[in-house]
Amino acid sequence: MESFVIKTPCSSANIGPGFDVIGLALSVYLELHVTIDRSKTSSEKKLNCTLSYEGQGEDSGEISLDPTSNLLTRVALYVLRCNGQRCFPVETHVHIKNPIPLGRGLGSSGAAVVAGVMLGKEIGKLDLDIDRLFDFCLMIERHPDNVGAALYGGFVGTYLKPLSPEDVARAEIPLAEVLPSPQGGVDTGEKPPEPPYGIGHHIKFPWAKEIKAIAIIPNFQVATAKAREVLPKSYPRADVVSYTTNFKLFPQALVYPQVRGPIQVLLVALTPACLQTFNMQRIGLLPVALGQSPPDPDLIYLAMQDKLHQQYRQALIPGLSEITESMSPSTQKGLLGVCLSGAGPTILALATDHFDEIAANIISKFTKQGIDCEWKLLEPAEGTTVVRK
Ligand SMILES: Nc1ncnc2c1ncn2[C@@H]1O[C@H](COP(=O)(O)OP(=O)(O)O)[C@@H](O)[C@H]1O
Ligand SMILES: N[C@@H](CCOP(=O)(O)O)C(=O)O
Repeated sequence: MESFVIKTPCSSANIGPGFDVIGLALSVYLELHVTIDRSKTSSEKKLNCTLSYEGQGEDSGEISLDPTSNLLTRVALYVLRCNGQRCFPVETHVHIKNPIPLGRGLGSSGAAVVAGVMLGKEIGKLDLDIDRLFDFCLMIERHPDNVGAALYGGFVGTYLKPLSPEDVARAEIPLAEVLPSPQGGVDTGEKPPEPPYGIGHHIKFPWAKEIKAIAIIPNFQVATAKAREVLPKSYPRADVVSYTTNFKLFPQALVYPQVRGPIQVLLVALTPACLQTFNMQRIGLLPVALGQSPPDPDLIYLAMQDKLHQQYRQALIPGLSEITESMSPSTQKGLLGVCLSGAGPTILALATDHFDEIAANIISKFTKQGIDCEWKLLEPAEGTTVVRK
């Protein structure tokens, strides 16, 4: 009997300004316990595979145990079929242990996609390196932040390579044509579209050892697809870049503190306008600010603000703006910064200590909206691993 365990972390995407770019793997793990009886030669089972499940959504039956419908097994089958294998090996059993809350902004679907791609590689005994696995992940989950963090681990920046027009066409093929059809659709024997090579890339950022992540998880779901529909197609310039004149003047106030009189008054007067400038400046700061030891709370707080996604998602997450706007390192001991985790509704607070108080404060704001929460203290996690028994 062959057996192995695939372990994939959850993730928090965006971390404020890094919309669709930055991801952080965190210490809650999806596990697939896989057994294959390679001595058997035939099977009555659909696709030769059976599934069992424990964990989040277990009671509601949200996760299908039919291998033709389950996200994990459809992803694995996609990888297998791209490599000339139509089914799972005879007598494959996958027991899924999933403590990652579903639809809460902690990358449950990203983890399922990464674990599914790894499952395809392992059961098919395929010679695919980790970067090629990333290509497969990106054919399915099209924003790279969650899958990048879940696959590679740690605190990552992800980016997509410019593709040739033919490769763009392949990478933009609707998901329905990539993944095998659900509910036992007839196997036409057709090969699915293979991912172009090198779709996505990542870079690991440093993470200061003092920084922990508090995840406050409300008891309702926001589907990521729905939370993407509320985002605008274009943004006001000031939400993305700075006003040039103010940006030039503001640093002089810092560099030349000896400036006195009317000039200083002018600089100070311009400062609030400069602070309206947004994501480009903050995303430049964020990876440096979170890597510095000891952490600088004011810098991290500033670096974690966003204008590209959070404000638009308020309508789906009661209390969000109050939480992100009312807490800062000066009012809350131990706090470094606070943001929406992924597409929400989970709130991610980064902190060095006073974790209980910070969580209680955020929970109290959700309570005012009639929303119950649980919370977890998490650490950056390693990427996906496979352990053979
Ligand atoms: N372990 C899993 N196995 C199968 N499907 C999963 C698993 N985890 C998540 N999913 C699917 O992903 C959906 C949630 O994805 P999404 O809306 O992107 O939220 P998030 O990724 O923030 O949790 C679930 O409703 C379910 O359909
Ligand atoms: N960048 C994406 C991240 C979605 O993360 P999830 O954990 O909510 O699936 C977005 O903000 O839409």
